[in-house]
Amino acid sequence: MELWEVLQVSPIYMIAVSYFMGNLLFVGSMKPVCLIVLGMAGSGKTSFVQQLTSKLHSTNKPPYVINLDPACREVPYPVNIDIRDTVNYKEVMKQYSLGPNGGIVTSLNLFATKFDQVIKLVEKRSTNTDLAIFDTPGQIEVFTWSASGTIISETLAALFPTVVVYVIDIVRSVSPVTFMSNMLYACSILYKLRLPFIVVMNKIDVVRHDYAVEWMRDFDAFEAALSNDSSYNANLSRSLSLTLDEFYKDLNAVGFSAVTGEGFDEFLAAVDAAVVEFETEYCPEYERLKKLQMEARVKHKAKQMKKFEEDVESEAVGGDSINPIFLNNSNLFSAEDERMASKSFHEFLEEQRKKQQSKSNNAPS
Ligand SMILES: Nc1nc2c(ncn2[C@@H]2O[C@H](COP(=O)(O)OP(=O)(O)OP(=O)(O)O)[C@@H](O)[C@H]2O)c(=O)[nH]1
Repeated sequence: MELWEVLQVSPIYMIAVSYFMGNLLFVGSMKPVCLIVLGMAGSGKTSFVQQLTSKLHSTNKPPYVINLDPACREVPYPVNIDIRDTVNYKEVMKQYSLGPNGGIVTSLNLFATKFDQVIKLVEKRSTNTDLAIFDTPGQIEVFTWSASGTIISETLAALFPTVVVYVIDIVRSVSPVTFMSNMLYACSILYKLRLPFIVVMNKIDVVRHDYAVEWMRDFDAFEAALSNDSSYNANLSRSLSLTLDEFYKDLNAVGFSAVTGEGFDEFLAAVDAAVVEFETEYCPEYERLKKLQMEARVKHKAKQMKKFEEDVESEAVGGDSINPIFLNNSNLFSAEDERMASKSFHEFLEEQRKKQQSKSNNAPS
């Protein structure tokens, strides 16, 4: 490992980065790191979380574990928060007349409405937990493409250093075409969630992951693996491999065995690097987007204020258009009218005075 790489994962680097970012991110890095564990059904997510949890317990750094899979039968590790305690998946299916996938999505949506409580509990554990691990449903799209998945991942990322852990079954990926499908999925999740990303190549106790690392680093090796295949899928995989070159370059991939625990240290090192990436790349981007949003909000407010003022002004102008009516009406009584009115009033008084006088003259003495 080169000095730069060692520095990158060291706490000193984190302090320096935080210092330069000037927004006390180091304080943020004292918070537990949230790992969102995703992967296709059967890739070994639950076994991975189980192995990780038991290793962390044995190193006296117990993680805070959250199960987000409402449909799993049992959770084979000590879990701190279990979605099944809050939402009854079968009842949800019955009440809303849903199938299994709809039931999982709805259960997750219902749980997302209570996610602030989960956040509070994770925050409470900040002082004695380094990692908060979120195990997700096997139907990966339920989390990655649902509103609740977005809410959960964005809320976590706004409050804690958050890393996506994508578990792939390395035994089932030995075919270059299957490997490519898996990588495309990984790529789509990365661009959807836009968070630091670690690919865990699981089950290395059965098949070593070296072949996959070579395919990612060397296009010729991937092409050689496809040399005997001239099908449409193979040709497509070939060109996609070139396209994914940029994606592979920055990809953090580690081999792991959820059965033996091999790869544990490499995985923790990858998490440290991902946290640095979170703080140096995600946070400034998040701050930039937040600033843009604030600016847009202020602009919108100013626009509304201006519109309001214009409305008030036009009403005032409208008022003027009423006032002149009164003014005009008052103009109806011109000086001549007033003179006439005053003259007739004087004439009236004179008449009355004369009448009074003649009455008093005719009166018997
Ligand atoms: N040999 C070997 N088998 C593994 C490993 N990890 C998981 N398995 C096996 O793979 C199968 C699926 O593992 P799970 O942990 O249930 O996979 P999952 O991704 O949680 O599956 P879903 O809950 O359906 O999403 C189980 O039979 C595990 O025993 C591993 O590292 N090595």
